[in-house]
Amino acid sequence: MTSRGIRRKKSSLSEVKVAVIGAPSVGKSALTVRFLTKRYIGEYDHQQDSKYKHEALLDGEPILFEILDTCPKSLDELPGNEIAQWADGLFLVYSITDRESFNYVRRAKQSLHPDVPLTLVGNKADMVHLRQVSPEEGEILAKDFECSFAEVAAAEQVNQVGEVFHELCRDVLSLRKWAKHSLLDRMLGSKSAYRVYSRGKSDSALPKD
Ligand SMILES: Nc1nc2c(ncn2[C@@H]2O[C@H](COP(=O)(O)OP(=O)(O)OP(=O)(O)O)[C@@H](O)[C@H]2O)c(=O)[nH]1
Repeated sequence: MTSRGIRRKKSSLSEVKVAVIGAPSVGKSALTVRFLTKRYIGEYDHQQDSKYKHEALLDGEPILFEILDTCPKSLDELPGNEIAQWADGLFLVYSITDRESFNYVRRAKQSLHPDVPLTLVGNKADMVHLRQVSPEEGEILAKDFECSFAEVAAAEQVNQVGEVFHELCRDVLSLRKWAKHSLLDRMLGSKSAYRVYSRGKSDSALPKD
């Protein structure tokens, strides 16, 4: 109780699970560590998937991020479906300097059939002189995936990388809010309802507070 006898409502922690998917060496760990610590670690020796927990305030709301930084050994190793089932949101990361990594995210998306919010991320945007994938190609693929798109440079950007994580988290929370109000959610479950949600998003199907 406060001194005026009014009990303040404690805001509960929302948990958001995010998986970072992409071909080897596109900068998945660099992006994850940039978000978690604001630091850039150039060489990150990483032999298996890593999971991190991180508490942060998003738009005044406390969020517990759980981040899965995946670690495929080769371009032939696509993420398993258990990742899409575990995650509330996915980053599909490629390097703008590596055409093969762009093809990898296309294959990863096809193999996963994710029913959760996605963000397509073109990393290493500081290396424009070595660019193999244009921003327009990224935008077209994101349209095809019906998801958000950003080019970033984990090596140089702190705020932009943070904002990309925050935007995906906002999408996850919007979906939850929508699903709570949705009859479809009760009928189909929140992940299947997402398909319908993402199509109807542009028709402003979101409920107001
Ligand atoms: N120039 C530049 N290099 C980057 C950037 N992000 C990562 N790198 C470099 O790319 C290499 C691979 O980065 P990682 O973060 O280990 O990539 P990863 O996708 O986690 O790699 P795996 O764990 O092997 O799948 C490292 O040498 C990084 O320093 C970036 O934004 N710009």
